[in-house]
Amino acid sequence: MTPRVLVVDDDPGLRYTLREILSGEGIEVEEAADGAEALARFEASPFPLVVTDLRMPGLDGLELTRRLAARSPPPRVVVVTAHGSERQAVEAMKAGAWDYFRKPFENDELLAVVRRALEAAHLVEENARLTGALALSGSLVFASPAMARLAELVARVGPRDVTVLIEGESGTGKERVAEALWRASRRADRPLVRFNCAALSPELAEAELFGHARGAFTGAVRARAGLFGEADGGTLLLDEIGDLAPAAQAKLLRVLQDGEVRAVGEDRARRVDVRVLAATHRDLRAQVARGAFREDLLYRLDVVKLHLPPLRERPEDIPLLARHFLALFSARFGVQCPPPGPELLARLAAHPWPGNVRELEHALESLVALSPEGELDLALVPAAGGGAPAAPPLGLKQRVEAYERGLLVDALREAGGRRAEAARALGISRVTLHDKLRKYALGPDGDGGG
Ligand SMILES: Nc1ncnc2c1ncn2[C@@H]1O[C@H](COP(=O)(O)OP(=O)(O)OP(=O)(O)O)[C@@H](O)[C@H]1O
Repeated sequence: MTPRVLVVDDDPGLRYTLREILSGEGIEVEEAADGAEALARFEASPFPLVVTDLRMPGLDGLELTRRLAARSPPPRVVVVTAHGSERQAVEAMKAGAWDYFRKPFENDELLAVVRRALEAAHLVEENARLTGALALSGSLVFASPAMARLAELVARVGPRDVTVLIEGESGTGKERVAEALWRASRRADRPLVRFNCAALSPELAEAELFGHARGAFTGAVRARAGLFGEADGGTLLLDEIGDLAPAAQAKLLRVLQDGEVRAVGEDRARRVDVRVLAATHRDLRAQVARGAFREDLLYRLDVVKLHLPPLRERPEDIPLLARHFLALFSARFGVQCPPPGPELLARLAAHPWPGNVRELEHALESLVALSPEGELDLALVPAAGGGAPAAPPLGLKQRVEAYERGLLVDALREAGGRRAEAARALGISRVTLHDKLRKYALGPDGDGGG
């Protein structure tokens, strides 16, 4: 795909110069003489990158930046500022510009900014494409036959209003599957309410789920409808259902059988219309055998059972998941990283992933956060058989630096990649930030500002 840039300037001479430089690099350039024309062109066909002058008659560069930043998805905007107008550049960054460079500029300087912006835009686009494809396939990334069968089941039972029990080890994607079911359902416009049955004491869990009357127990100053009330008309995901206490199990059975909820301390029951999805990493049959889970409740929940295989049983999914998480985190951190190469994939394939997809997700998040810009440092990847990444022991200086680098990455992420904003959040000047980004190879050289 040829990268495209829209160049906006009222000065035909400068437009010509920009076109010459950029098209010499194989970038397709279109021109607009002012903000209004730029918006019209953008309307006709969106560009990933807009390079605009600030001072123009009519709709100026600042207003154009603001309007483009409000688009979904927003293009990257790089502004051209006159020498000595630092304040304007800051204004433009606040309005949503991605970066700026000053006139007069060196060709290399301009190209570095444009390339960086195009690459970032490409990653975001790639990510949006991936997520778009996900939405279609029910937000699941997979390549294995086992997951393909599961995705088919999700698509089939999603729209039917049945209770679904989702089983699988921790981190295999049970919640993700629940979301896919909900999205495929006729209740997708109503909320998906989540509750972790293991998170609260039995009494609180019961009150939280089914609601309580005023004064039902100490601290119950007001009556509450409970999550079944909140989810009325929608979907309720009961995570860790195997940890639900016996009294709550009995109440849940009644909701599933009769569609009726009785709040704690209340005599009368209310009717609710809630689709229940339940997830567990436990073997509920074994729980029943031990007397810890009601058999009649298991039958009610188990109308449709979806089993998520552990990641080690579906290695075909690893490369695709790796690509997905690399795109996700590099876009989120505003850094560039190459696609996973054969060596990285071999390492990922050799690890047993006891924490399943969640562990893989975290491993790739650290990899993107800690690798030098534009690279993937394979030493950060978990070694085969081992749990922890094979990072060498670090001295105090390296540890402090790793910490500082992490803070910078976080600040940049929070600021959506906008450096002026990140500098402000960190309480340092843009110059200091610039130096630090360079030190940690986070911000490429040739940054137009200082
Ligand atoms: N097939 C998949 N495609 C994309 N992302 C996935 C997939 N499976 C899992 N994930 C991601 O992995 C992480 C763990 O998944 P999730 O929380 O759904 O697991 P879980 O089985 O519910 O875990 P737990 O039992 O610990 O609650 C999430 O961030 C989720 O988005």
